[in-house]
Amino acid sequence: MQQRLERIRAALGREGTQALWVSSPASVRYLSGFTHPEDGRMLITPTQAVLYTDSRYTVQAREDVNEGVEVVIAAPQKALEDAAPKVEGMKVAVEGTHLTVSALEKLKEAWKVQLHPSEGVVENLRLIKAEDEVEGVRAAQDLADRVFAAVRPQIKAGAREVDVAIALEQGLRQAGATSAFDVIVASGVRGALPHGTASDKVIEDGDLVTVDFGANLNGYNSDMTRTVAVGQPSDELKRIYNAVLEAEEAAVQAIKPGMKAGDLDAVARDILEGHGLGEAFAHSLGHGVGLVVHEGPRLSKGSEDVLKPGMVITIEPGAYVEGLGGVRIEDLVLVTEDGYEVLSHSPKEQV
Ligand SMILES: CSCC[C@H](N)C(=O)N[C@@H](C)C(=O)N[C@@H](C)C(=O)O
Repeated sequence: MQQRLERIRAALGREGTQALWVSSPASVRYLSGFTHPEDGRMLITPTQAVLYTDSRYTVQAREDVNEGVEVVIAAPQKALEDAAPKVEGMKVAVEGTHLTVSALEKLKEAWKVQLHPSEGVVENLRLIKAEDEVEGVRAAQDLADRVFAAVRPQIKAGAREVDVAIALEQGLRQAGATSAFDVIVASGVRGALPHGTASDKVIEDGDLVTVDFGANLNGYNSDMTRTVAVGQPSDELKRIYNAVLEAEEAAVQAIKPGMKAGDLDAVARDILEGHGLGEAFAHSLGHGVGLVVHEGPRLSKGSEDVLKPGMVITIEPGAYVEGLGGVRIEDLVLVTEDGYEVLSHSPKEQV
């Protein structure tokens, strides 16, 4: 953990700043260990790392924080006043993509220092997961796999999409996790909605049902999609399903450290284009997963991000046809020194 702080200080030095005000919850958690980071802020200077939170968390914060992090219990305005002398004369980086306009105004008012909107200082460190972080994601995914296996028999004609979502959410809660995001259950024509959160639509015979969900366990997330056939889908739906499966498996098998994420996206995109489904693949191939469900690297068309060992990514091509339905198949994958390890183990349908 001390190493994380040292690496942040080195990154700040490279951009010519001396301190960082951390306001994004994932980064507060990453740098401090605090388990309620939405109610915390951090200040990192060359000699101090301070977690500010309020009196609701006096006990929790002291229990949670990593070695080398000092806890100061103070309401938000008092926290800024406490930090003012600590940053005097410094150029202070703030998280440009997270700090709200009003929070920035309050900092300016309280500190009278030069503020620098910085991008990705902490996010860049979070790209490569430490071993304990990989284990965190793996545990979340193992749990999600077990919950999916238990709920799979309920995905049948006559059930409502929302019943499937509730069963998944309940399974996650009972196993000590929460839902990483609103569960997506999109059946029949609703399958054409890439993010069709579960509705009260009744699943019908012949539907393909896209189920996309994740567990959040101890702060770390999983993310997986399976498309399930109920009864006998039409030949066209089967054709689309098999094209997406082919693209997904080819992209997973192509994962290598050192490759550009854009080239991996092209593996899946080329296959789907070959099946006449290029336009139907309406999003990117995938993304990094960790303390946040969508984090770097970006696996999108033309992405220059380079895959490195320790990255946890999703591979999730899809095809969506308005008025007909859709398919997405998603695995969670660890990039390793010599290739990859698939972390999601739920079986895929053969249709
Ligand atoms: C709201 S979290 C949804 C998680 C889901 N598994 C997911 O990642 N869906 C993708 C289609 C997605 O949203 N991809 C993003 C990165 C994109 O293509 O911009």
